[in-house]
Amino acid sequence: MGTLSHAAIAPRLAALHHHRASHGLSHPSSPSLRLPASNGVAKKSRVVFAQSKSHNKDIDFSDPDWKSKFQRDFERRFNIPHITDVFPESVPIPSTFCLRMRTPVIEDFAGGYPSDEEWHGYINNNDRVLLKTIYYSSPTSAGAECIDPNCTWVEQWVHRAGPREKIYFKPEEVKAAIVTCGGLCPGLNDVIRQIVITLEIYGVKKIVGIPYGYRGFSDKELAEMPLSRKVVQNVHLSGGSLLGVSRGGPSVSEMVDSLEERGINMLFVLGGNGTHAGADAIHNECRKRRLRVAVVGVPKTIDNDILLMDKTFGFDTAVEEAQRAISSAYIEAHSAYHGVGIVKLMGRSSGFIAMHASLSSGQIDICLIPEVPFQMHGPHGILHHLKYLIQTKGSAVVCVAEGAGQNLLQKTNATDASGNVVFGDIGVHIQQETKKYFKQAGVPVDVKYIDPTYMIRACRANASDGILCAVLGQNAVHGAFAGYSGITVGTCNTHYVYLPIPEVISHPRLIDPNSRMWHRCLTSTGQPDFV
Ligand SMILES: Nc1ncnc2c1ncn2[C@@H]1O[C@H](COP(=O)(O)OP(=O)(O)OP(=O)(O)O)[C@@H](O)[C@H]1O
Ligand SMILES: O=P(O)(O)OC[C@H]1O[C@](O)(CO)[C@@H](O)[C@@H]1O
Ligand SMILES: [Mg+2]
Repeated sequence: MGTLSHAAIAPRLAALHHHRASHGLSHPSSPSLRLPASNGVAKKSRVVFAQSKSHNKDIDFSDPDWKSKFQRDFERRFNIPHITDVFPESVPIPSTFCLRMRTPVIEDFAGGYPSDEEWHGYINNNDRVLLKTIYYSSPTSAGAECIDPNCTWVEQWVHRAGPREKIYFKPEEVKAAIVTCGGLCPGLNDVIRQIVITLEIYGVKKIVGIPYGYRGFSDKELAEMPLSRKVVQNVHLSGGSLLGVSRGGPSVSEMVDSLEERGINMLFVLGGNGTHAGADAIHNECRKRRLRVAVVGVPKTIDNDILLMDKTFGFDTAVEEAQRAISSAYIEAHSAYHGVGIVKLMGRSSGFIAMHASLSSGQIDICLIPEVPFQMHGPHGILHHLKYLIQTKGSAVVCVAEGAGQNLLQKTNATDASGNVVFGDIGVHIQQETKKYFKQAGVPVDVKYIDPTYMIRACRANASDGILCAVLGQNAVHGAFAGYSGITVGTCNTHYVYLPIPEVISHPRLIDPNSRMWHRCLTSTGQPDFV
């Protein structure tokens, strides 16, 4: 999914940058999103430029060497930081993660570390995964993500995730910590569980959970939670986070002080954009202080708004759970005389849950997402279309993402503890406006509003998310043992990869209104443009 050619994202990006600035942080290598020119080719052919668009502005495409220069720059940006960048003298040891024989947890390292010397089932450090797999024959191809105006093929490779043959931490010297931040998301416990299990397989004995997000680093009342396979064995059977979550919290330097005090040298951070900004800052602070610490993120966002990844864990479960709410709204609306059902789903900046839930349910007449502006009133407004639906079908169902249509609501300027803007309730607004409109028109309607957001978020992961969590959790541990830090794990084109944190958090991933997927959703709902 490319960056948006849509002016609507500018305020959200400004908010994000403001938010980051308020934490005293900047990401030097993070691009600030630049919107494609609103004239010429970009507009006419609806070209969507790749995520790296802002890196492309300085490229001289008349230079015959531009492509190799671009690729060199790409390689530099997607290079994953390694412990040897700061400690070049570090000597790796053979991996204690055995691929062939399942040795029990290692008790004694005196006799050396066991390794698979003959069978190379490990991931080679030079293995790469192709980030983009479509060759667009023209910039006018649907959803084309282009680097240059001719949309030529440019290979972009990222690092493959998985266990390495050589590791940079001796398991008996590791104290690993796990922290979960931000909002809840189905699958958090599955990831915690897999991290703990994998650490133990490497031979790590000291594993702790930091309670209630980053807050747990500074709040002296909150004791760290010892973790083991025994503790986490069944945690994935329920939703939420075994460790607790929170927003807000201490400064980066306080957190690194706390890491030092506790002797933590592997930190696994589960969270969204904000949490990852924190993780990257911790990683940089550790480097500055010359601490030999591996900081590895696992992207947690039910909204699915992390750049470059096929999807994030919890998203599938959210879409599946949303079906229940949509189905109820449909039944209510369908059974009532002139029934209108409204379902609000999560999605602060991006409407992925709403779009996918609408598409999969087949019961939605109007899907509203933050990326696509709409009007309530007027001949092209939602209400006019609702009237048409009531007249022609007798009922209608609306699915709205929480971040949609915020321009229609009164701003409060309130923010949560992490600095995220607190949104007005767009679902309530649509409900009220619908009632008013039909009353004025003298048409009776029965409006039912369902807000299942927290019910969806508190669910346990479904089977496909369970697998995703398992792979991500395991890969996070492999990445840390391999000596990487300041990275996060994800899936690109079905393969598992390590990405440098700044590249995935420069802005939230958004739905491209010109993408095939959004058009598929519109095809399914049959809704017109509401502007
Ligand atoms: N730019 C930043 N730098 C350092 N820490 C940050 C930054 N932004 C947020 N944080 C910290 O990260 C934690 C989580 O942030 P936030 O509440 O925004 O959730 P998130 O990780 O984005 O997840 P969600 O998807 O649930 O919003 C908070 O403790 C917050 O203080
Ligand atoms: O009410 P809370 O816990 O702050 O979380 C709400 C936010 O969390 C998210 O699900 C992101 O995790 C957003 O979609 C939503 O705005
Ligand atoms: Mg966030």
